[in-house]
Amino acid sequence: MTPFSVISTHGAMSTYFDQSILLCSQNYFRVHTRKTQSVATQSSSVSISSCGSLSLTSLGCYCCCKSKYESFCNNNKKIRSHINRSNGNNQTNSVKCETRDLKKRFSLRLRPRLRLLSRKLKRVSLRAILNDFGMYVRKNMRKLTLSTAISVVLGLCYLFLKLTSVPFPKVVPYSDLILNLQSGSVSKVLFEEGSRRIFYNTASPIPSASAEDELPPSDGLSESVSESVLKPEDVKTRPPMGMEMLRRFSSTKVSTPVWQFYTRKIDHDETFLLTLMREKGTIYSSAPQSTLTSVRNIMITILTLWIPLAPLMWLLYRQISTSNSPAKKRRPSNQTVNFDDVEGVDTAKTELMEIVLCLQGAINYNKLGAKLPRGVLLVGPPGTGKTLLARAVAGEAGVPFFTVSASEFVEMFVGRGAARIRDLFSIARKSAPSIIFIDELDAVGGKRGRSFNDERDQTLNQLLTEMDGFETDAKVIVIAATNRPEALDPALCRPGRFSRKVFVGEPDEEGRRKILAVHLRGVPLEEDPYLICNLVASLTQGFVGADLANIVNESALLAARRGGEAVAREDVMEAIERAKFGINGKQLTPSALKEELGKLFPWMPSLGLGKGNKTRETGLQGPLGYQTLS
Ligand SMILES: Nc1ncnc2c1ncn2[C@@H]1O[C@H](COP(=O)(O)OP(=O)(O)OP(=O)(O)O)[C@@H](O)[C@H]1O
Repeated sequence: MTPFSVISTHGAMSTYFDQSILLCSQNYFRVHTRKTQSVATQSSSVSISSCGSLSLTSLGCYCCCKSKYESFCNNNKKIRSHINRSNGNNQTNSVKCETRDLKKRFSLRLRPRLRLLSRKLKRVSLRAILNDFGMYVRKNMRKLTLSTAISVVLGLCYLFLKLTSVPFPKVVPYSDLILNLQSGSVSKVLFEEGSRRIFYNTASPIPSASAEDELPPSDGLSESVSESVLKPEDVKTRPPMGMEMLRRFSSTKVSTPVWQFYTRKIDHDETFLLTLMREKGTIYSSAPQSTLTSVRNIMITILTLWIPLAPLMWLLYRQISTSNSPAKKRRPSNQTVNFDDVEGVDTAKTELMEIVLCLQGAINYNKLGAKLPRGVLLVGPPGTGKTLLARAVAGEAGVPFFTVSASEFVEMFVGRGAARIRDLFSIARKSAPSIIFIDELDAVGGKRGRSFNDERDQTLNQLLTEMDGFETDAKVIVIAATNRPEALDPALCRPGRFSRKVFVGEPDEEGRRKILAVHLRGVPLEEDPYLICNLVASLTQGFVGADLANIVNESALLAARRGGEAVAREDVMEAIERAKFGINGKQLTPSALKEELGKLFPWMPSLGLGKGNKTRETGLQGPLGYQTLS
């Protein structure tokens, strides 16, 4: 018996621990051993490397092992004596064990794998596979048809090339032709018309010519030549072209070329060559390239040039295709926003409400000879609710609303942006009365002629044309939003285009209170919402609607994090801190904040991070323009 196969009284642990320390904690223990051993518990087996540590995360397992360990300690003496007895065999056994371990580790474990595979296969039914396949085919019908068509075409091309393949003569230098002509060994010469190629045969027989290859080739070039050289009975006995092609294709032998040699003509040497041939009595002629060879050449060019280019062409097609334009993809969205959801921007709301009334027909502007404004430009800092206002207009008017970001019109190819604008306006006109909302107008509406970007200018020109081109009765209103009105081209802002400019500014304290009330509608609060709104509004000077929406959301998240049922004042206060100074675990005094920012942006002198610069430390304004709570 080997020391490693000694069975403890429980039959559970089968190892020897010479010196072991059992360290227990709540959910793990470690066993330190001197030698490599293995521990097997009733529930699990774990191998331990020398001086390694073992961690079992299961407390149950730990308890089990503990009892095993106690029984093991009782038997320790027995084991020790046994070990001493069989000390001689110790080394050989350890080697055996190691080999077994290695075998286990590197074995393919084929049997369990096969068992798993067979179990999986049993579960799979043929009908399910067929159903899946059918579904896949139905879903990808277009792709499959296209790929099948391409494969068929490529296959046919290959077949054609294979059938019409003609063995090519040996390429030799021009001097060889001259030498052969001078020695009188050249029997016939052919000049190919429209190229510099010269084919010739020598008097010596063509090596390894098979019976099949004695037939004249299907190549028209060779035909015309062979007709001049071959006997008329050869031409008569020639089989039909198709048959010949099939024979060529099915033949596995390497055929011999009709022309043995091929070389390229040297410029201005024709006179010498012709004189030499005449002197030696060589048969020479010229022939145009055969149609078959031309077709083959074209095909080879297509295959070698266009196939690698195909992915590029496909990408180009995708870019250019009008079916891919944003306007075609766009469906008018169903708006659920109305003017009640937008607060703190009352002037802008009043201006836009008038447009809604005009669209609904509540105001008869035609009676007084007035025209519906074609464009409304919403101007203001980010997050003040420009997009929200446009949505509210669409929601209130109950008309189709086409929203688009101006950057979608910025295209790589000249003319594509303009085409997209055209598409968008034509769709909007078809579903009039409707509203087009162009966000971040400055992306395409920047002043023209400032850069060499012709595409951008063309896109803007198209926008200007489209806004001019509205029929008077087509109720299509363009609402655009921008943070940088000064960057816009003056032509855009002239009356008749974006004639109405609405400033959407930062809300005042009352506005902030109202905005908070909107966003706190669905949020359970521990305190009176009015009090919270007042508190937050007073602490958030300079904040815009988006900031306030974010504060409400953050406070709800903080409340959820601490497991609260409702949002408490502390959550709101922490959310304000986060909105102002960002997330930071440290005490955020102005000086601490300055220090942190100094580490992050050491190159920014405007932060006033020099040791001597104490002027702003005591101020209310933070280093990056943040407002402190104090
Ligand atoms: N006046 C407001 N009333 C209610 N909520 C507002 C208001 N302003 C902004 N919000 C909130 O902020 C979010 C973002 O606002 P919005 O996208 O309209 O800003 P924007 O002015 O268009 O910003 P940008 O110029 O960056 O596009 C809105 O979805 C809304 O939740």
